[in-house]
Amino acid sequence: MTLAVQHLVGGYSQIPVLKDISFQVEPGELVGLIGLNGAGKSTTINHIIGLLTPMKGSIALNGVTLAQDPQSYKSQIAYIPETPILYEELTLKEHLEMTMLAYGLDQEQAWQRAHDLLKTFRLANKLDWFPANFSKGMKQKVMIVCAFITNAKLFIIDEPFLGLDPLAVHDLLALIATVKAQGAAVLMSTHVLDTAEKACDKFVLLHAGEVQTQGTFAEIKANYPDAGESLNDIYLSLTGVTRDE
Ligand SMILES: Nc1ncnc2c1ncn2[C@@H]1O[C@H](COP(=O)(O)OP(=O)(O)OP(=O)(O)O)[C@@H](O)[C@H]1O
Repeated sequence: MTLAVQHLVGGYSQIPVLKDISFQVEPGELVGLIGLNGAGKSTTINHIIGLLTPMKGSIALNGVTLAQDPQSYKSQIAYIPETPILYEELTLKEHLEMTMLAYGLDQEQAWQRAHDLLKTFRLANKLDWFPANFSKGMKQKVMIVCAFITNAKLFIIDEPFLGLDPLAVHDLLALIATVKAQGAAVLMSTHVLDTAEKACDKFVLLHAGEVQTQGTFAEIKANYPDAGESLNDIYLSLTGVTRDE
């Protein structure tokens, strides 16, 4: 699955927050979407998942836009929001059943996957629990399990690292590696740059609604030879240059 964002201008109520954004996520790639608070990461994600409509430019999955085939477009995406969105009146089991129905999954296969994932994320004995009984991290894990039981070809993960314990971060990265090996594309927004530097194949650095730079870590480092050794250093150096804009 290739996600292609081309010359995207977008935002809210005709305010163009994003100004001519272009990047691709190829099959088997994990791309890190990096940027300061307000840079436009969530706005970009909201356009990709179809909550916002491009004012100009296009977003396509293997060449097909949301407008061309909404059902196929949406069924190929699994989205894990930064703030878990759960239904207070549904149990964990019912959330999984709802996901299986929404994505038209084979129940037997999906439950097999679900049981493995529930065990990994230590939720196996909580199938009858309601969201009110879960901690923030546990709610995030429910969203992760729901996303990874699907056959999505594009995973969009909004800031996964801040609410998860180190074991869960490790397990999530292993899951991402598995879906990448199966040809899925993964776009992840994060502020945790040391983890991103190790995990991501490529980076898109957003600043004030524009792509400041993009590429592999080696490419970005080569473009900014004096900016530092780590992604964190380079990022701080780049944002320092533009701090007053
Ligand atoms: N619902 C909204 N209506 C109008 N403007 C918005 C809305 N949500 C965000 N914005 C504006 O869009 C710009 C980009 O915000 P966005 O949420 O995409 O940033 P972000 O990079 O995800 O930041 P953060 O790291 O804080 O999550 C900001 O200037 C913000 O004020």
